[in-house]
Amino acid sequence: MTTTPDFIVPANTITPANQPDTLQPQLAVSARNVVRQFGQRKVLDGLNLDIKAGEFVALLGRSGCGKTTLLRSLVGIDQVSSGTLTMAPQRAAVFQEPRLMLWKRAWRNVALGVRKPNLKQLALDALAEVGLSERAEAWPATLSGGEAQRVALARALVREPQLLLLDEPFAALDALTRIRMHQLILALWQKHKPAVLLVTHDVDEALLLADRILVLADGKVAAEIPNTAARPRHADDPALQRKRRELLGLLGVEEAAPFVASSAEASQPITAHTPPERVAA
Ligand SMILES: Nc1ncnc2c1ncn2[C@@H]1O[C@H](COP(=O)(O)OP(=O)(O)OP(=O)(O)O)[C@@H](O)[C@H]1O
Repeated sequence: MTTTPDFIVPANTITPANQPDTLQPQLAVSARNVVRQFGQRKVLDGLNLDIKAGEFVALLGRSGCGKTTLLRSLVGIDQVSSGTLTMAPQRAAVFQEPRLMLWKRAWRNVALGVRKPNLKQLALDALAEVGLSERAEAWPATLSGGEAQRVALARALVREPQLLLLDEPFAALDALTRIRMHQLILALWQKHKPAVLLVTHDVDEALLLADRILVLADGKVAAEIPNTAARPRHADDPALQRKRRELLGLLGVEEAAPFVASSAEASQPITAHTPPERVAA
């Protein structure tokens, strides 16, 4: 039996019957009262979320809180149980593992499932964008972890996504490669401007990359933190450090430090949708 690889996304709306499915043009994602349950257990439970076109959003939350479940629904490889989830039609995903077809050369992996004229050239162009022109003919087994993940990124790029879904794509990489991947993803985002939803466990990664950071808890977006610091960002920026402490507090990792606003950027409000003690529970 052949299965569809899960980076090949079905089209656009995961909507139970009789629900509206229109997406306003300025949005890449609209979720209204989304529930996803497994048996009696509601992993997503009345989740509401908008992601604007071109916005870079990071999603944090404790292990098992439902981040991947939400992402899989947005990719279109899982159904929600109720509510309305509407997404931009052009989507692509990159996961923690590159998920390459080992029997296809790098460029063929990039082109897989795409129907466009001049496909090989498009795949080669995407590989050039991630700095892998010279590995286009390579077999996946001969690529390093970072190279394989860049092929996965090229595979996403060639689809020209309006919504790029990233599920811990840097988690398996060494620290230096991760920094390079951060720079690459930012450069690609600034050039192509897709909306991005990045699932990560790494608070610093979220702060360095995202415009807005969401904390998922109890099946909902429990808090959101705007993060419009100028780029390039540095982890030792006091405004980012304050947000870091606040995020760790929301995640129950450390005591939440009081949020002291000392600049216009730092004074943007943290919107707590749920009391912190409930997030940490
Ligand atoms: N197909 C499934 N059947 C039953 N339970 C599932 C299924 N998929 C996910 N779950 C459960 O839903 C919960 C949320 O899983 P999910 O993978 O979304 O969490 P997560 O926040 O991404 O976790 P992590 O940070 O550890 O990757 C978990 O308890 C998981 O066991």
